[in-house]
Order: sequence, then structure tokens, then C-alpha cells
Amino acid sequence: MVSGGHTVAVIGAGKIGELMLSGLLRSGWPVDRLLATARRPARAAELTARYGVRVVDNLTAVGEAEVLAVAVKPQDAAALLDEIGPKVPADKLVISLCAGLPSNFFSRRLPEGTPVVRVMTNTPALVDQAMTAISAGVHATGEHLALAEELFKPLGATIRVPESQQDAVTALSGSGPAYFYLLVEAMTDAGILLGLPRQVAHDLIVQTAIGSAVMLRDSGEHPVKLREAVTSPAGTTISAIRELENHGVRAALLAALEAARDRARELAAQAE
Ligand SMILES: NC(=O)C1=CN([C@@H]2O[C@H](COP(=O)(O)OP(=O)(O)OC[C@H]3O[C@@H](n4cnc5c(N)ncnc54)[C@H](O)[C@@H]3O)[C@@H](O)[C@H]2O)C=CC1
Ligand SMILES: O=C(O)[C@@H]1CCC=N1
Repeated sequence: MVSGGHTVAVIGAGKIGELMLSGLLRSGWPVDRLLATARRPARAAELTARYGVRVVDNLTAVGEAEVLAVAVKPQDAAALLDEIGPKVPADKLVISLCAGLPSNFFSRRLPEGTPVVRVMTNTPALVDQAMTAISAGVHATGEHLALAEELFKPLGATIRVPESQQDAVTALSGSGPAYFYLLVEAMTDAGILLGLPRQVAHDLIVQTAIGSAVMLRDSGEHPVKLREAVTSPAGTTISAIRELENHGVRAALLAALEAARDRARELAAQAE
């Protein structure tokens, strides 16, 4: 487990911040090495009741924790850094979980030399199946990357990527769970259209999604091969695939991910 007995503060413990807190606790991280901050007192009370974690104000977190994991919305990051930026000692590690914001958005608002690591995780962290991409930002060394990895490994898989790829990562794996949920929702409705009871349609497609995902991960086969194995000559699958192609599903995905990437860039521009 954890190196050096660091204390980690999750600054802005909303949905993603809570996933990080709960994942670390599940992995055995001591609760007295965790701090959280929240804007609303009711949220602070909820986090303490749920996890036993100490919720403090932002400046106390800055003073007590060695690692500051910033999980506020990109739109709230500048105001947060106006408050804490000048007070962060330069030996702390700042980890940004914010979509879109480059590490230099942080470093420009922090004392010279403060290391910043940028990460993009996703909500399957809730079941220890996150995909977290980690990038060295300004002043971050291999040691800082290793520490960030140690924090996110218990939540699922991790990968190191150059920071220049983080907006694409955000569009693909950060937002990715939403695309799969939308597909499952739409396919459940399709099952209803074909006369299946809703619960049956839901159970069929969820297990099909799980089975397909495990095969993608474990079979070592290319997705095209896996799809071809389902697609019998003159059979049912090819009839469905013709409709998916006619309706531009592939093109829709290309356009959707470009839109998500562009939105990440816009969030960064607007946050300034
Ligand atoms: N929801 C998702 O699937 C993912 C979100 N992210 C990123 O995580 C960050 C948080 O997203 P969510 O958790 O979805 O949003 P959220 O709105 O649930 O959480 C943000 C929290 O920060 C708090 N906050 C804002 N300003 C604060 C301040 N000055 N001091 C203390 N607390 C403050 C808010 O009250 C809120 O509870 C965003 O930057 C987002 O881009 C990254 C990956 C996936
Ligand atoms: O929708 C968003 O902006 C965040 C970032 C990635 C997933 N959710």
C-alpha cells in the first residue's frame, strides 16, 4: 500500500471526489490519512457520516495534506485557486481531476516549482473498474507520477499518457461510460419494441455488455474478429449491422468524440 504515509485531501468532494475517497478507503487507505473539503455544510456532514472522513476548509486541507486532489468543476477552479493558490507550499503535489484544464492553468496560480499531475478517471471507479490516464504536468517528476498511480491503481486500471493527449482521453474514456449507458438504454427500448418485458430486456443487454467487455479484454482478439464471429452469412446480425451503418452510427461516434474533445478545450478557455 501507500508510500510514506501521505495525507491526501480531496478538494471539492462531489461525485468524482467521493469516488476517489471511497475507492481509497476500500483499498485500505487509513481514514486518518484522508481529508475532504466541500462547499455546503450538508455535504460535509454526509461525507463524514458515510466514510468517517474529516471534512475541513480548503486552507486547513492545504496546510495538513501532502497531496491535494482537486475535484471541483473546471468552471470553479480559478476561484478555488484564487483562494488557496498563494498558500500552497511548493513541496505539495497538486493532482488535477478537472476535464480540459491544462496543468499550467494550475501552475500559473501556484507558487513557482509546485508539481502538478493531471489525471482523467471515470465513474466505474465505483466498482474498482476505472480507467485513469495520468500525465506529468509542470514540475512533476517520475516520483510524483508514481504516487499518483498509487492513488488511482486501487480504483481500476491506470495508463500514463502525454498531457497533450488528455482532451482526447477525456472524450474517450472520461465521458465513455455515458456512451455505453446510452447504448444500453436504447437497446433496452429496442427490446421493448420487440415485445420483451423491460426487466428481461435490461438483464439480457447488461449481461451481453459484460460478456462482450470481458471478451474484448481477455480474448486477445481484434474487435472486428469478435464481431465477425457473431455475424453469420445471410443471418440476423448482418441485417442489424446494415441498419447501424445506414444510420451512420460510426460517423456519429467520430463526431461525438470530436465534440467532447472540443468542449474540453472550450472549458479550459472559459475557465481563464
Ligand atoms: N463526473 C465524471 O464522470 C467525471 C468528472 N471529472 C471531473 O471531475 C471534476 C468534478 O466533477 P463532478 O464530481 O462530476 O462534479 P460535482 O459538481 O459533483 O463536484 C464538484 C464539487 O466541488 C465542490 N466545490 C466547488 N468549488 C469548491 C470550493 N471552492 N471549495 C470546496 N468545494 C468546492 C462543489 O460543491 C461540488 O460538490 C470536474 O472537474 C470534472 O471535469 C473527471 C472525470 C469524470
Ligand atoms: O462531462 C464532463 O465534463 C466530465 C468529464 C468527463 C466525464 N464527465
